[in-house]
Amino acid sequence: MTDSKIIVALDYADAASAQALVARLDPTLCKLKVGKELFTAAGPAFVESLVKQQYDVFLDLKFHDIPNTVAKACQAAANLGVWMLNVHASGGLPMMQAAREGLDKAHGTHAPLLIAVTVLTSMDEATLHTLGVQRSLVDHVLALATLTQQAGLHGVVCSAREAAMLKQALGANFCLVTPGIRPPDATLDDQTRIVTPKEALALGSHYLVIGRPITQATDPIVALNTIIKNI
Ligand SMILES: O=C(O)c1cc(=O)[nH]c(=O)n1[C@@H]1O[C@H](COP(=O)(O)O)[C@@H](O)[C@H]1O
Repeated sequence: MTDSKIIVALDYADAASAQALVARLDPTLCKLKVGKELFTAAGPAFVESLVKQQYDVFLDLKFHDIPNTVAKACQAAANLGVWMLNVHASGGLPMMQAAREGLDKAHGTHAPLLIAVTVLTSMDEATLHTLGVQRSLVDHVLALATLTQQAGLHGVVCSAREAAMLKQALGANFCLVTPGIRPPDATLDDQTRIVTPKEALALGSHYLVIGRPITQATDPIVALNTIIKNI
């Protein structure tokens, strides 16, 4: 367990590529995130190997399905020993409550942190409107985060642009995990609602999820250390 606020997104095509970076990191320096690409390629065994190497692992599979399926998937994820996992808040209150209850039942006080994705950081308001959501993006994030808190989850994934608003509305203990983090000189890639690492923390983010600015850097360790120094 580390108190680092940086979660490095291990978005790699296979276990060997991910492990090559992990071997150069240190569990006191950062936490790690395994998402859909690496999990699909490398499977649960790789997640367990990271846990065995003493890393706090955020398993980012963004479950979104009927309540029973999501509850069972969350239990299976928790069995891997991960520190945090997530679902989509747009799955609704019954789905999120089932996830929470499933984890409580199987793992009690040892259950991982359970958070819900509000609006993906790649999305802007125009894209949201094409999905039939007519309220503003900020109002939609607030509504989904409020629902998440009602369901008893620990926090949400959002952009740091919404962090101050959510902290004010839902309290300082509601965990705000923010991807879409870009150091001042970094490329946008497919993200739209970006914030710099330093600004994200100032706005109230609890954890910064950072992928390509570290993993695609000429030297990922130098990139990570520069970010740590600047925050
Ligand atoms: O749940 C997530 O982690 C997530 C939610 C979100 O809204 N936006 C988002 O980018 N992510 C993840 O965070 C990581 C961001 O990676 P980079 O854009 O490379 O820094 C990716 O692994 C995404 O899957």
